[in-house]
This record gives sequence, C-alpha cells and structure tokens, in this order.
Amino acid sequence: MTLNRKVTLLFVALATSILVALVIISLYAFRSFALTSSTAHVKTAAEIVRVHLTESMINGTIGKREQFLERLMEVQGLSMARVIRSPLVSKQFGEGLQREMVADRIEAQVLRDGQPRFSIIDEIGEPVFRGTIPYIASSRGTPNCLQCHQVNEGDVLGAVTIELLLSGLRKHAMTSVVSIIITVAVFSLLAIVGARRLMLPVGDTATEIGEVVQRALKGQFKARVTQRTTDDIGLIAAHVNRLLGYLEQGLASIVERVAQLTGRMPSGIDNQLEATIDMVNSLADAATFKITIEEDETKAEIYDRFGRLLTERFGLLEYSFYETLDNGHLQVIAVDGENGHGCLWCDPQILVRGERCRARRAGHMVDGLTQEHICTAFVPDAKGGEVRRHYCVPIIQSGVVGAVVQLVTPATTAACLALQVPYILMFIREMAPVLEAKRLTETLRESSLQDAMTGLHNRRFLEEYVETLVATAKRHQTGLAILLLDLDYFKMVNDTHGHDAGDAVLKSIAELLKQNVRASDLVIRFGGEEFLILLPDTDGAAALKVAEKIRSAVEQYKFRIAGGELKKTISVGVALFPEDSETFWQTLKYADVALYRAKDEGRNRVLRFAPAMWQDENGGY
Ligand SMILES: Nc1nc2c(ncn2[C@@H]2O[C@H](COP(=O)(O)OP(=O)(O)OP(=O)(O)O)[C@@H](O)[C@H]2O)c(=O)[nH]1
Repeated sequence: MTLNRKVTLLFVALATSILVALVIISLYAFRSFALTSSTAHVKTAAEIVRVHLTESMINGTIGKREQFLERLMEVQGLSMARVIRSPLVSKQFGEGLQREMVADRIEAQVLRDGQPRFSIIDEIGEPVFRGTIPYIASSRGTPNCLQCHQVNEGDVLGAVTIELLLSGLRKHAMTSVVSIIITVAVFSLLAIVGARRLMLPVGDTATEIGEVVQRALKGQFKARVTQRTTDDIGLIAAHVNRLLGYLEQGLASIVERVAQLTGRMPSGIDNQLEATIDMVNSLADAATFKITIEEDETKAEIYDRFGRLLTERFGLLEYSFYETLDNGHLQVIAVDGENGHGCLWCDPQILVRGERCRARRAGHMVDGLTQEHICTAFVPDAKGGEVRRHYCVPIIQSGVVGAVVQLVTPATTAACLALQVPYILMFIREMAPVLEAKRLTETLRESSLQDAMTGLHNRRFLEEYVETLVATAKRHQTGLAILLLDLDYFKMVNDTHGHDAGDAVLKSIAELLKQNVRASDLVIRFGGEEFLILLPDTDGAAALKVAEKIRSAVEQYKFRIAGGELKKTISVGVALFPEDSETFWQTLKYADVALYRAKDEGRNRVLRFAPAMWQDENGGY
C-alpha cells in the first residue's frame, strides 16, 4: 500500500471515529439535559397544581378543580395532568372524581411509598416524559395540610401525574447533531485533501527512489529522482541524485580501467556492475596467479597449474597446450590434464607443419565457438560422443607465437565457454611473460647465456632478455629496479690468497645474492667481480631495502677459502627504470655512476642514483 493511501485511510478512520464519538456524546448530553429540565418542569407544574388545589379548598371552589386541570392541558408541551387521591383523603372526603382514582401501577407505588417516579415513554413514536409526584402531609406553614386533613405528618395525601411532550426537544437535538456531523465531515474532508497534497511528493519521491535503487542494483546509475519540493524530501532526492552521479562516474572509470587492462569492456547481460566486479576480481586473481607461477621452477609446473585452474575455476575438462620448437614445429605439452599425451584435439600434422595450426599461423585468437568450422585442423569428434567446439589462444613470445592454448568444450556448452573466455584470457595474459622468462631461463641452462663459474646469467643473457623485460615493465606500468654491485678491494683477495680463493669468494657471493632476492628477480654476473640484479615491479624504497639487505649479508658473511675464512664488503649503486631514464641502458649507466660514488665515499655502502651525481661526472652536465 502506498504512503499516500495509508495517510488517507488514517485520516478517514480518525474522522469517522471523531464523528461517531461526537454523535454519541451529543446524544447523551441531550438526553441528560432533557431529563434534568423535564424533571424540573414536572416538579414546578406539580407545585402549581398543589398550590391551586390548596387555594381552591380554602376558597371553597375545590369542586371546580376539574376545569382547572383541563385548562392546564392547554399549556404547550403538556400532554397530560392528573391528580389522584390517597385512600386517607378518600376516607375523609369521599372517593372524589372518577379521574382521581389510581390509574396504574406507578401511581399506586408512589401513593404507597411517597417517592416520586420519573420515566421516558414512547407513545406511538412520540417521546413523552412522565413524572408522578406525591403530595406529603406537612404541618409547616399556614395554612397547612394538617389543618384540613385528618392525617399524620408525612402521610401521602395524593399525587399528581404530569406528562411532557419531548418531540420538540428531540427535533432540536437531531438538528444540532446533524450540524455537528456536517461541520466535522467538511473539516475532515479538508484535512484529508490537505494531507494528501502534502504527502503526494513524499510518496512519489519514495516510489522513484525505490525504482532508481532497483536499477542501481543492476549497475544502471543513469536514472535520476525528480526533485519536486525544496523541503526535506527535495533534499533527499538531491542527495540520492548526487550519490547516483558519483556511482555512475565511479563505475565508468572502473570500466575504462578494466577495459585498458583486459582489452575488453565488461558487459553483463543485465548487470554491468556485476560483470565489472567479476572482471576486477579475475584481474586480482590473475595477478595472484602470476605471482604464484613466477615462483614455479619449470614451465611444466606452470602449464600444470594453469590446467588445474581451467578445470577447477572454469569447469573446463578438455584442452590442449602446444609449444613452438626452435625449428618451427609444434610440440604437445598437455592434453586434458595429462602430460605426454599425443595430439588429440588437432590433426597431428600440426606437429610437423606448424602452419597447419591456424592460431600459430595467424597469431591471433581462433574462435571455433561461434564459427564452427573455422579451423580444419580441429578434430571435433576426437573422443566420440557429442561434437566439440574449440577456442585457440596464441601466446606471443619475443614477437612470435611461442605457444598455443586450445580450449575444448561440448557444442551444447559453447555459449557458456564463450562467456568465460575473457576471464581465461586474463590468466593467459599474465602467464605469457612468465612462460617466456621460464623458457629463456630453461634454455639458458645449456646455453652460453650462463656464467660457467657462478651459474648466474651473464651479460649476453641481459642483452637478449632486456627487450622483454622493458616491455613487461611498460605494460604493467611498474618500476624495474637496477642494482649494480661490486666487491670492495677484491684485487687484494687474489693478491693475498691467490686466484682460486678469489674464485671461491665469487661463487659464494653468487649464492648469497640469489638467496637474498625473489625467484622472479634476475641475478647477473656483469663483469669480473661486478654483479647486476634486476628487480621487476619494484619501487625505489623497496630496491634500497633489498640492496641494504644484500650489503649487510655480505658484510656478515664469512667466506671459506683454502686455509681459513675471510670477510668482504660490497658497494651497491641503485637506479630505477623508467623513473631515472626512459632507456634501460642509460638507467644501467646511472646505477654504475651511483656505484662508483659509493666506492668514492668509502665503499661498503648503498647509494641511490641522483641526477647531481651524473652532472658531477660530466662536468656539470
Ligand atoms: N679470482 C678472480 N679474480 C677476478 C675475476 N674476475 C676479475 N677478477 C679480479 O678482480 C679484481 C678487480 O680489481 P679492481 O677492479 O682493481 O678493484 P678492487 O680491488 O675490487 O677494488 P674496488 O675499487 O673496491 O673495486 C682484479 O684483480 C681482477 O683480476 C675472476 O673471475 N676470478
């Protein structure tokens, strides 16, 4: 029920109750008034009759009392007046007139007990007030009753019965009640109309707020509430509109950011807000996923984890992962959660002729969910039973298709997978650079990109990997910290303890450096006793912390050499890409400048590059 209707009903109920109460109170008041005034009138009339009868007795005209009583009947409003004798008076003066005999039970009772009786009787629709009042013998005054009557003080001499017509009084009462009803009804009506006019904007505003909130719950913040008044209700409407505007802008900017990050606008069938929240959650989960796989040791581990994610999070049981080999052939990595499986969902020819794979050839997504026969290499009935559909995603590594993820689903659930594809792509996007890094790392193990003595990456590795590193930092819009480290007075080790001792120290240092950074960070032997550490996704403060941790670890470390132990210190120069320079190599140069400033300032310290250092180095520029 609307607020307006409720208020109307309340007012109608109140007005009706007031009306009923007023009618009851008025009728009761009129009845009380009628009884009181009629009793007084009857008593007065009875006294007049008594006085007249007494006078008539004294004057000897008592025989003409009947005429008096008949004339009395002509008094307006008096319908009956009758005098009756008590047995005591009849005994002294005889029975009297016929009409002076006791006429009914009330008169008999009054003569018996000397108490007056009053009542209202309805005579054929005419309300009548009747009173029967006794005449009691009294010796007070002159003349008095006992002078003529042979009775005792207090005896009942007779009674008078008088009836008054109440129809006039009733008519007045009814007229008054009707006037009250009409007045109250008119005022109530005015009050209801006024209240409805007051409540109308409240009710309408409340209804509109309800509607816009319903829409907001579905992610639609465009609707606004009409501001009908300038009072509190108008203010509520204005506040709700401001809130909606804020939410609309907020959602728009989140949608834009999500679109930037995912390359896709979040679009729910009927709730864009929920779709956006889903995508933001997935982005966060994908970022967590990336952190996890960065710490995985091998590519196989990463593929395995991704396969489990497809099954557990997206309910996808059928899929294939392929990798491009150096000779351009494809290799099956996993099929439906199993490694070492042959080619199942594609023509095995793709393994020896990579171009046969459409995703590998084209370098973009192949949507077999909406375009059923888009790829002829796909085998839709590989497992028998229901025909399958597929969606293939190429993973670009160093500018070429390094791997292909093939998602497979029964044709009946193709639409469902199509809805999940954007979310799966977020995970693939995060996985791609990690896979590439792992791939490079794995290749490195048997390649010349590794320093033979320490097992660390070497300068050549850096030259090959730097492009990917820089692209990832730019895409993620995060800082890449560069730490250039150089052992202090290392020459002395060789000179004092021999070259082998120097080698042992360098190996220990390499281990120490690896232990003090994350698995996803890169430790490179940059020169003889010079090391480079690259910290992705790291800002200046965090980089200085890591550098200080390493410096302190080296300072405290006891290097074992033939014939004993020795202690060394290290100096560290820190620079940040792209904060310090837009090119990686210039940033590295800046780290070098900071390192040699650290050496100048006494060694065994960490120095963050500052532009002033570069100006000092270059004579003020
Ligand atoms: N044992 C050993 N020594 C090396 C290797 N590579 C470089 N060195 C030596 O490291 C020393 C580097 O010395 P310098 O560059 O003069 O500097 P430093 O003695 O470390 O003094 P700082 O000014 O503190 O750097 C040289 O004596 C090199 O021969 C190596 O692979 N093994």
